[in-house]
Amino acid sequence: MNFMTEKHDPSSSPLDLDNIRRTLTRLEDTIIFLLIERAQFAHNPRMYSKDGFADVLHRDGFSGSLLEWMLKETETMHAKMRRYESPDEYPFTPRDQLPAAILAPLNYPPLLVNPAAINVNRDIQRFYLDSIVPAITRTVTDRLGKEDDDGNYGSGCTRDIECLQAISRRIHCGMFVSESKFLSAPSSFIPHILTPNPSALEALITKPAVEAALLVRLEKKARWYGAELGPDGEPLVGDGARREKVSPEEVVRLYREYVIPLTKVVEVEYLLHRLDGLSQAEIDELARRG
Ligand SMILES: C=C(O[C@@H]1C=C(C(=O)O)C=C[C@H]1O)C(=O)O
Repeated sequence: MNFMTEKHDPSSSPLDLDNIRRTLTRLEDTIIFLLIERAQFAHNPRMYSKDGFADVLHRDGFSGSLLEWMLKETETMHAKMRRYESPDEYPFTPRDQLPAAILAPLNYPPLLVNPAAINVNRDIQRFYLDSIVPAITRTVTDRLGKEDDDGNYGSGCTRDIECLQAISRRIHCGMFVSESKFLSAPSSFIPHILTPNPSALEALITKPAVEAALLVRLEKKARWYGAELGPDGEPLVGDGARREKVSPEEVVRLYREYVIPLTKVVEVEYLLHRLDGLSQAEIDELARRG
């Protein structure tokens, strides 16, 4: 399901900024619960090593990690179901390695201009594996008291793929945010696109109050969603309170250090390509809008 069809307010445009922000807010819930699911299993670093399952995967003609193999297999099936024709879905597998859809294309409204140039999934995969998975699986790993491996490779990779796909959708939604902001004041953006000025563009798209409110909301959600409730229905406190659940601090760190900055990278990168292929007359017309 993507926000193209989600009906927050049927009378509003898909590019209405409040509409898009409601989708980003809903994705907070999705990401928190998916992280909690991944945190049930150990780190299992063998899944991320190119040598971890080389013997098995070579027989399948694949050279890479178990996670990369499962990503490609999963995305191959999803591509056949036209998932990556949706303007808010971006594959981790290079598109030229994915098959054509077997279903007829859906007619999405052409809301974005020149989105094809953008895909930050390599950055997402890197920070997720290097910085997030080790942190959220530490409780199980410590409980195991051994080389952070519980053998749950299929479950671990499945949960990882769900987390990666949700985080990717959230970050690439930055393009819709950017298009919405651009259309609300094209003449503010156009000079910094024609003479590329990423810093000026980042200053224009950055909304500190929105970011601050998001982090406060996120901490509260993570504290409640991961809480163990006592017989009275209130969250338990102390050691037994959050068995193998993700700490609110980790969720806030994920957004503060990675999700928000990378969303802004996508917003700026989208703007830098926004006028590609437009004639001077088309640019002048946009500037006249205000
Ligand atoms: C997504 C937006 O753009 C920027 C990025 C934000 C984020 O990633 O949460 C929040 C506010 C802005 O700094 C927005 O304005 O809502």
